Amino acid sequence: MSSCLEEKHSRIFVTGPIIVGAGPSGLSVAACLSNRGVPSVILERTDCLASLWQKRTYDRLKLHIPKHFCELPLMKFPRNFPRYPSKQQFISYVESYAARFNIKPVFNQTVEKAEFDVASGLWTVKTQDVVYSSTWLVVATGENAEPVIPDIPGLEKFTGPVVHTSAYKSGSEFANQKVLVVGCGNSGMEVCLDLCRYNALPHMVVRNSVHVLPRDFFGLSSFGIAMTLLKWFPLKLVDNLLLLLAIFSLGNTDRLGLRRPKTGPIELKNVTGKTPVLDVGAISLIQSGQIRVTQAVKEITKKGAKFVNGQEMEFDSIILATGYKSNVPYWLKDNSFFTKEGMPKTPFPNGWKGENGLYTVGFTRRGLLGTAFDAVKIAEDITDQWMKMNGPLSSSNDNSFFTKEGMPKTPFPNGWKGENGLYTVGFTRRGLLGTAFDAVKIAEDITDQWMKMNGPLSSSNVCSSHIIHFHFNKS
Ligand SMILES: Cc1cc2nc3c(=O)[nH]c(=O)nc-3n(C[C@H](O)[C@H](O)[C@H](O)COP(=O)(O)OP(=O)(O)OC[C@H]3O[C@@H](n4cnc5c(N)ncnc54)[C@H](O)[C@@H]3O)c2cc1C
Ligand SMILES: NC(=O)C1=CN([C@@H]2O[C@H](COP(=O)(O)OP(=O)(O)OC[C@H]3O[C@@H](n4cnc5c(N)ncnc54)[C@H](OP(=O)(O)O)[C@@H]3O)[C@@H](O)[C@H]2O)C=CC1
Ligand SMILES: O=C(O)C(=O)Cc1c[nH]c2ccccc12
Repeated sequence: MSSCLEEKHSRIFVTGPIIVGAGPSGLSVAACLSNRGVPSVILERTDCLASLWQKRTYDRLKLHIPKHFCELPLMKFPRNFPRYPSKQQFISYVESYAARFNIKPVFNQTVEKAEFDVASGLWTVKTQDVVYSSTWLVVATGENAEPVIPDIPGLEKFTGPVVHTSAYKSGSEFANQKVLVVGCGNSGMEVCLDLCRYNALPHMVVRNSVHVLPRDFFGLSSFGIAMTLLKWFPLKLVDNLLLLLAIFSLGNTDRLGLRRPKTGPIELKNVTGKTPVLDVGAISLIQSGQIRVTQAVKEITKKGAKFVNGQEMEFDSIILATGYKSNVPYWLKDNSFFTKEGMPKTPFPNGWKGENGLYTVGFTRRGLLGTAFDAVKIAEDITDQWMKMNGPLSSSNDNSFFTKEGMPKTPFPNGWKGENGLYTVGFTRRGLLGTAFDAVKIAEDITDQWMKMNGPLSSSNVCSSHIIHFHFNKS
């Protein structure tokens, strides 16, 4: 915590919350706070907004649940967007969202360590070149922060390219190749589909059971149907209806090597986070043999793979569609709120608030719908505390404390203190005597607040030359 020990780091005190991550979740919290007049600072490791969408997804990606389930709080998608917006459309929506709420993250700041300092009651958040501190920390680094690279024996021996889906852009790089795709979630299925467009021959590894549902059913989205039914019927019944609908539209997927789990699709998503595949065409290509389904891999060889059934095959490239993981355990220290996998221990809808001013957004296993829910809750909660500390806010920047002639409206001896941390000294019409009076009062008042926020001071732990105060406009 001591600034003097972090010699190369400057210190920044943030008056509002520190939000880690400028994806849809971090931006949603900042927007809801800004809407209530509370400033915040977003720290983002990359140089752009929604970096998962901009840098780590393939070109042909579209949202696979209808747009109104993917809206961020306070701003709808443009009316002319299709039901399933493309990746580019989603990115442009996120960019307009940030512009609308005047959100300007601090880019290229990777949070390497964050911890709560009991003595000061503040969170200390360290990036590669700054130590930020604040009363509140909002974790918005996402469920998909890092790729999962599986520990398959021999993987390092393979002589061809090995690419995780987070680095896959398009099948053009794999045209006419025989490709091993490890994993059969939404990424695995959609990458196989994309590879087929470039005349590649994908072999998709299915080591376990998987739920596949049609994305649409008679012009309605399966996800939308499920959400509507869940308003009236119990989860198990809705899951059974979804399965009937899947069999009706896709046939028996068991015969294709895609066994279904015993637990229904929505229940499985809620309990384990495993997303059902929403089919956009891969199943018909499996039926026609353009995508081959294989058993689990036993080991990777120099030129290909050996499977658990003893079969051996050569491949030109390997694509790992093996999913993602949270990175919270790498940087959030001594925290009992998260599991060792970096997910909140308390399940949805109560996982958004921890202790000592800690919040999490977007760890609900419910996609952007979960993000919107968390963000609204967090902004309400922080705003309540902010109001107690700073008084009610006015949305305009006008200051009602001064007359239009620039003198405090409140006469001496009470004109030294305004609202929201505003003070005046030397406007008493009593010369230096008035100045001395104001100065003593102001120093007492600010010191009281400082002590509450930073704990008792000793001259040894204050490096005032390293402290930069961030105070954002509240609009
Ligand atoms: C291919 C794909 C498609 C998806 N499609 C949908 C969909 O159609 N509908 C849906 O609801 N959900 C979908 N999702 C789920 C996805 O999680 C959400 O869409 C959304 O991106 C979540 O937003 P987030 O802000 O929580 O996380 P992210 O979008 O991952 O944003 C987190 C941000 O935090 C930054 N960050 C991470 N660690 C640090 C650090 N230590 N310091 C500073 N910054 C850091 C990252 O760079 C990133 O910008 C999809 C996910 C994937 C992978
Ligand atoms: N259009 C869209 O909107 C899309 C959305 N997404 C979303 O992104 C998120 C991530 O999806 P995705 O990238 O598919 O990841 P998932 O976690 O959903 O799937 C990972 C897959 O990899 C398999 N796997 C993991 N490790 C191994 C291994 N060692 N050997 C063999 N198989 C392995 C898993 O199998 P097992 O079950 O056996 O562990 C599973 O089939 C999801 O929420 C998904 O819905 C993704 C793509 C498109
Ligand atoms: O695409 C994703 O990753 C999502 O999390 C969206 C989503 C949230 N809940 C679901 C249930 C079934 C399929 C997709 C989702």
